[in-house]
Amino acid sequence: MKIALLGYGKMGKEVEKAALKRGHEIVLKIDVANPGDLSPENLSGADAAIEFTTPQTAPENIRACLNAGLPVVVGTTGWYAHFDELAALCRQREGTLFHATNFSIGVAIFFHMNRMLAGIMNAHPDYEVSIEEIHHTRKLDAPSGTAITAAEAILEQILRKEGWENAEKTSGENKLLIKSLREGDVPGTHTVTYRSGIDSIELKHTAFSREGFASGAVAAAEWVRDRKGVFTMSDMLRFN
Ligand SMILES: NC(=O)C1=CN([C@@H]2O[C@H](COP(=O)(O)OP(=O)(O)OC[C@H]3O[C@@H](n4cnc5c(N)ncnc54)[C@H](OP(=O)(O)O)[C@@H]3O)[C@@H](O)[C@H]2O)C=CC1
Ligand SMILES: O=C(O)C1=N[C@H](C(=O)O)C[C@H](O)C1
Repeated sequence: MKIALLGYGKMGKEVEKAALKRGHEIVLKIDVANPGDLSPENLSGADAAIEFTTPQTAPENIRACLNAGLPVVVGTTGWYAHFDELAALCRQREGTLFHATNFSIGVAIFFHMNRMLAGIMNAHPDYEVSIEEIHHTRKLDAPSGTAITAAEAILEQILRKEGWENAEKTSGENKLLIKSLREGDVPGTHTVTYRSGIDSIELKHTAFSREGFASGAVAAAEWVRDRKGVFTMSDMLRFN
């Protein structure tokens, strides 16, 4: 496949490695130095774009791909306030948008188990639920996109909680608290904890590197090739 890389930072470089390993070709790289190269003409040379930039940049990049008729796989976090608008554009253009706050297969399994566990814990109000995420110090957004996705699934299941909040800025006890820590070069660690007065239950995912995020994004680009619509990891992996 011919792949356009939108963003050539930590993830863009890791995706390049994973794509070359799978026999793909990188035909376009867009970064802060050359945003003007994101033209319909240049995009027409690719089969799919993989987007890892910043929350501010992602919506415009997604729009450019959809308007050019190019399937786009988006890993950037923090842009989801624009999701409804861009999903509508995708459908209107009969295009392809694959989005995930985390592309690793391990996190997809973690999300699946998180939803199941939350379904069980709704009936156990003695347990207080919370989320902790740890990432490298260069991460721009907090909480992480992964933590927010996990929180949204918990909130759908645990009816005693209404909305999530940053642990440092909490205003109410019915909120699901998310604690964000920034340490060294941690690739991404997420823990969901249920704690009562007598014990605790933890569900934890620890990424050892960025390799799983990159290989998952390349797998998504391969998967969307002949598909039209708006997709995420659960569409590709289909756990029972
Ligand atoms: N879904 C997933 O599995 C994962 C998602 N992420 C998310 O992906 C995003 C990127 O992460 P990461 O690669 O670590 O971050 P980096 O900061 O390393 O990379 C972001 C890149 O985007 C570039 N950029 C900034 N502005 C523009 C612009 N206007 N046009 C084009 N490129 C631009 C930056 O350039 P410059 O460096 O010159 O400023 C940089 O190269 C984050 O939102 C992160 O949360 C990260 C890992 C996994
Ligand atoms: O910025 C990162 O590095 C990561 N961002 C994603 C997130 O916000 O959840 C995914 C992963 O945890 C790494």
